[in-house]
Amino acid sequence: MTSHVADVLIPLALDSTYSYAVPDGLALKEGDVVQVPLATREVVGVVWGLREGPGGNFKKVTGVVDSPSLPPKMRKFLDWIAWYTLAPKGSALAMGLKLVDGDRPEVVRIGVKLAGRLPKRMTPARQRVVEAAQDGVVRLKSELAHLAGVSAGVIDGLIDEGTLETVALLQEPVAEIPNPDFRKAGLSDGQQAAADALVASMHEEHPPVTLLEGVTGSGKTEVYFEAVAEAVRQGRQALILMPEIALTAQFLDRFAARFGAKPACWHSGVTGRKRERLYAGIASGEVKVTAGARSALFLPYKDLGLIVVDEEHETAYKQDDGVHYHARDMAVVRGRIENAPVVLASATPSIESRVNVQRGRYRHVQLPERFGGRQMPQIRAVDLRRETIAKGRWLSPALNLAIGETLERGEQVLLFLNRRGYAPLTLCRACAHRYECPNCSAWLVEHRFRRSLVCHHCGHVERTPHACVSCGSVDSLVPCGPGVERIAEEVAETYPDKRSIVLSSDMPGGTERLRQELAAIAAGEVDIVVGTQLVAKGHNFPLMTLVVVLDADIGLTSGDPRAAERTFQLLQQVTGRAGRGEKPGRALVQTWQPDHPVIAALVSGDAERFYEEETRVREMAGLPPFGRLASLIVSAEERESAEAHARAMALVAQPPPGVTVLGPAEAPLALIRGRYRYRLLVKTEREVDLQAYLRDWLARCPKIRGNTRVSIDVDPQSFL
Ligand SMILES: Nc1ncnc2c1ncn2[C@@H]1O[C@H](COP(=O)(O)OP(=O)(O)OP(=O)(O)O)[C@@H](O)[C@H]1O
Ligand SMILES: [Zn+2]
Repeated sequence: MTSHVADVLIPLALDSTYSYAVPDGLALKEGDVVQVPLATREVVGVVWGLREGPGGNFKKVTGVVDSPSLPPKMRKFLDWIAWYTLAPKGSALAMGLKLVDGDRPEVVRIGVKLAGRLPKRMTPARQRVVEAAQDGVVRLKSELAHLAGVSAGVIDGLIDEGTLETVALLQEPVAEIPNPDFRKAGLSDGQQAAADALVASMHEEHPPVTLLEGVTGSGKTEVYFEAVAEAVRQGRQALILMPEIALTAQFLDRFAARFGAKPACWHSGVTGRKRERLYAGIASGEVKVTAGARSALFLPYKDLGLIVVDEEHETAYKQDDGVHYHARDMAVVRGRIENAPVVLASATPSIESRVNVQRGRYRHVQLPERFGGRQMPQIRAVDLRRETIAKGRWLSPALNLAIGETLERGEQVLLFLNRRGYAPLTLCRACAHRYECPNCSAWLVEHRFRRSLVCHHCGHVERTPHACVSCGSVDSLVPCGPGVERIAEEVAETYPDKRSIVLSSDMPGGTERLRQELAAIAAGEVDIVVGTQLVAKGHNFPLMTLVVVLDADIGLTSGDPRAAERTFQLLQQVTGRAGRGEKPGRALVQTWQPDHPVIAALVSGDAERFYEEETRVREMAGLPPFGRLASLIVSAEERESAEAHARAMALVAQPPPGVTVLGPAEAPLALIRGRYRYRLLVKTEREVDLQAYLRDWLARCPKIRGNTRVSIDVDPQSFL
């Protein structure tokens, strides 16, 4: 007997669909979200296929879940990601489905207004409420209490008395509708030409990927806003991906100034019912423009007409757990599937994107100058070999001179050091014991504000001990090297009359406080900012005229093949914070290696030469984008199991021509969260089908036992 069979993909780490019989009378389409029995429980899954077949032995689909069904293009995208990253298909689906959390109750907003009847017993507090409510306006309880200067209890009392009545408030709209013609910025000629090129490309039959490369402060945002406006005019949707969406209040204001409404925001902080309504609004097409973190790529857009990836070179786009994907690259794939143009914006593009331009795969639109005739900052290296710095101090005389001059003129200074905490290493002066994480092969970092030692890899925290845990000596611990907190201490001592602030991602108060502090800096309420990479990117501080890089050499010595590129990008971004307002800016870069190509390129302002040289080095080494890489990390709670499994895998690797398998070797971070790690690195020529080779190899590998795990990272960005 034949009947309808549904092949259902379940959002768990499973690679194939399960077949279920469709009960008579249940109308199902592909993409529908359904409830099905799995072993002893009921789970949610998505109909990946429908067919006729002998369904007699299958369990039945329980029912359809009230959630937007996944459009065909979205399903194609998820299939593609699973194929490319070698993640189980169900794990790819989980990224799109776990977005909704329908279990939370809807928050109903209750308002109150005056009902007329006066309370039997009148008090001064009640009198104030009655007066405040006299205008008949419906207000939230908390608003009315605030207006009358009373506690919420007084309001509740008046509701019980029948003096106030409650009214359910209308829900806020899920997102306002942006108006593409609200207030167009007066673009410079260069900006207009760039915007025109983007808009024209949107009308092509197969819209291209465009690299929008413009120096820091050139106004790339204003330019891609014109493409967003065009997508909205076409009645389609636009997605703007950003590396750190939670901190972009400034961006939202600029968007609202251009479009008369804020975009919908999607990130992990959006929860509950709001999240569900946004998800539904994006599926129905009601939400026109979404700004979001990388997870916004997995929303079921009805008709996506544009994807912008802002700061496309950012490493935050790479997800390094679960499904290892790079949101920039996946945005390009999604754009192709949706037939939507993709704009990659950056002042310091990735080598990958630049090479794609050279190969003719991406278009190139450039903004070589800052907006409004502003100059790029003058950058000078401060050679640490020639400076004398007092012991336990980090600012050289040359820096202090420049800082003093800048403060004298009432301008702002940024001191940049990409190290959180007070000191990266703590040791005992008496016994030389070094404080190390019990779960990771890493030093504990002192955080003096929190009076604790913290592991930056697993989050382990212990109180900074009074006596050495190893030898018992009292007051014997010495901090080695600086973090931003230590620099802030030096700044406070050297410039006691100036207002200074430390900014890093782990300061107490979270995102909200950070947002306020960034606004305070932009408003000129701070003289000296000490910060990590958090302050380096994207922000616009009009009064900042001096940027100081305390240790330009930090990222240069790591074993990462992208070390030079990353350092160049970061330094270019941070020095680009100087001189964005009326006054010209300059930057000083402290280094032990002023002749290093990265530093030389930065100081000379010759980015082109740096990119050419770096691209040549990559090509000679056969590294991405001239070759392909995949990293396989084998981990286990016992070192022996991890090592044995990694060796067993290497034995059956049988790499064909064009493929090299390196290792296994202990990973640079040999222990993380109590798991020992070994790494195998696969390097292939560009034309090799890397995924096919990996699948083939993995099928030959011995079965994984016990707590051993193998994690696969295609196009790895981290080499730790
Ligand atoms: N056409 C314009 N009209 C008015 N102001 C503009 C215009 N274009 C840019 N600006 C202003 O110039 C400043 C820099 O612009 P924007 O932040 O877009 O630069 P960017 O290219 O993104 O720089 P970065 O890469 O450093 O983040 C902002 O304050 C922006 O408001
Ligand atoms: Zn740790």
